[in-house]
Amino acid sequence: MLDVQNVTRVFGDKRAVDRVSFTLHQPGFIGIIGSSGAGKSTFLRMMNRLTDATEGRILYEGQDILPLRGAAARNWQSRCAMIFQQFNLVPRLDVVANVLHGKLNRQSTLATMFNLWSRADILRAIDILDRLGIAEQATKRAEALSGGQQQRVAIARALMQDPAIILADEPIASLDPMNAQIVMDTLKRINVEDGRMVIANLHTLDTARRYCDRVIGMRDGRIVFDGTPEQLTTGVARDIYGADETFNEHATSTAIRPERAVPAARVAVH
Ligand SMILES: Nc1ncnc2c1ncn2[C@@H]1O[C@H](COP(=O)(O)OP(=O)(O)OP(=O)(O)O)[C@@H](O)[C@H]1O
Repeated sequence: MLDVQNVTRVFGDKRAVDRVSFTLHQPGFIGIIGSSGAGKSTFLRMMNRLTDATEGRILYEGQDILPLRGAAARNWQSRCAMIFQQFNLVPRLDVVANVLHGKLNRQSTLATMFNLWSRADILRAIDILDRLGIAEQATKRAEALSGGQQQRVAIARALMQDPAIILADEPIASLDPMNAQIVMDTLKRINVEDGRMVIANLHTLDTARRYCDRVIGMRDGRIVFDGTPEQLTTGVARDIYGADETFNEHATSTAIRPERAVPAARVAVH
């Protein structure tokens, strides 16, 4: 269903993404890991057509999405929703309005300008918020919510597009461990219950192991690991991150450790 062939992005003399290829036959939960600058965000941005590729093809159900322009590119973007580390909500708008913005690609400009949402759309937005456990926040301004709640609003906005794929660029990097878990559980439910493919850039190994069916490791723009969470041993992780034997993967953990009062450090291998 998704066939990525030799996708490359060059910035000046830097090959940010270098001949990346992989195939997904099922709408699984895929994690992409790698140290800072490995090319993870650039790859997701190419998939979502926010960044142009220099070379390669991304076939989704047989169609190459990389040459799409204008309305066709926007149509692809609504099939392939993206969420970001910083949530990218409109802070002063209320939660429901933010969720309804997920329909922007499919709504006329005039209707959007005057916030003319149909009753059916508003009810659907509230239903999605309810499913994600935040319906009671619907009338609040987005900026009044906690980070974890804001990320769930961003997921609700993505679901409003009814996407086949959700791309998540470090979705929990700004969250405390408790909220990180709620957001990851939400993404997993959407994957399992709805059959939507999730591809997430993740900065912690324990998260990749716990939630993903398949993990792709990137280093210097290239795929250096592609396997199951079980195959992602400490030694493999050390290679992906280009770390030496002092590499301590517990330092990359987001786990909630009840026996410890202080949450573990979020990032150590960036
Ligand atoms: N617009 C750009 N112009 C020039 N270089 C860029 C641009 N975007 C990314 N790069 C470079 O491409 C490389 C890959 O960056 P990218 O953001 O994709 O990495 P990443 O793995 O997502 O890192 P991080 O975890 O820090 O977000 C880096 O060397 C980065 O500096």
